[in-house]
Amino acid sequence: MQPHADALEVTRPSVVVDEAAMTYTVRSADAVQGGRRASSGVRTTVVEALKPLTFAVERGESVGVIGTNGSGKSTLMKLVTGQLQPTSGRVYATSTPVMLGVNAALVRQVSGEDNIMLGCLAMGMSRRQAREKRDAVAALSGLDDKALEMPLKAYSSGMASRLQFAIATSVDPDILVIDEALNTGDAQFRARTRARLDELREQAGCVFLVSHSLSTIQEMCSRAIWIERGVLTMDGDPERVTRTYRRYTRRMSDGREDEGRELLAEKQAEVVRRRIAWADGTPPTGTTQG
Ligand SMILES: Nc1ncnc2c1ncn2[C@@H]1O[C@H](COP(=O)(O)OP(=O)(O)OP(=O)(O)O)[C@@H](O)[C@H]1O
Repeated sequence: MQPHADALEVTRPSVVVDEAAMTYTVRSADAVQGGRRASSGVRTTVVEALKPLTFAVERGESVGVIGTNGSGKSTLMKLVTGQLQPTSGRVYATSTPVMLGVNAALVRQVSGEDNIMLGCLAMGMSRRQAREKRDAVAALSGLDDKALEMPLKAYSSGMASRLQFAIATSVDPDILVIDEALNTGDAQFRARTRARLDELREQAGCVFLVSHSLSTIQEMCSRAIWIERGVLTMDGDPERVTRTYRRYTRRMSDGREDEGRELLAEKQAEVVRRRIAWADGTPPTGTTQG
């Protein structure tokens, strides 16, 4: 049985997820068999991607989000950024989150230099502001002038993600969501990335980092959330959460699935159900709601 719903007092929240759940309804045509449809009509599949979950992220936190493929991480991040509305529950954010994903728009045909300008303009800067930001973006990307003159299609994936990260963080976003974009960087870039993330956090923002790289989570995050099969499984110290997650994935990949499921059930049962209690009784003004 679920433990009693304790109050979760939120004082300086950046993001609050309050009993939010997400179910996708997928409609697909039935498979064609022998040149004819197996049966007429459309099949509907319901995918319960996220079961109701509650947590709050305060200003200054960097939260790593882990879980096996298809566990619900990206869905959760889409709820946080407002790209998706939860099917039940609410998501609150104190400002519009900026999503930095592997597919964020960079134009392959034009130079890195032009991408900096286009990216800054796309994020709402004026031409002058974009020109002023240019040097900081170039420095953070670690790309030299020769590289910045080349078209993006000549970049390695690591170079492209460095540039993408530098452009996306140039606006000093309050809430930054990074989906897997940092795993290709080399050691030097990781050190700069870490410094930049710390800077953003110090400006009272918060950062979410979705990654399959547990060392990246340990290195960059002050907190880790493990989502498995759409269920909030652990939430806390990155070292502890990643260690347990590693034990789980090892059991599953070694074929010890019963033991894996046992560990999962044990951890999920330990998660105390929380009820959001706003410090002032209501969500702070200026929060966006999904
Ligand atoms: N647009 C969609 N329509 C239907 N089902 C979806 C959709 N997007 C995701 N899902 C399903 O929701 C579940 C969670 O997917 P999600 O992409 O959130 O997982 P993830 O943890 O980010 O996975 P990965 O690590 O592989 O990127 C999966 O079962 C997936 O098939």
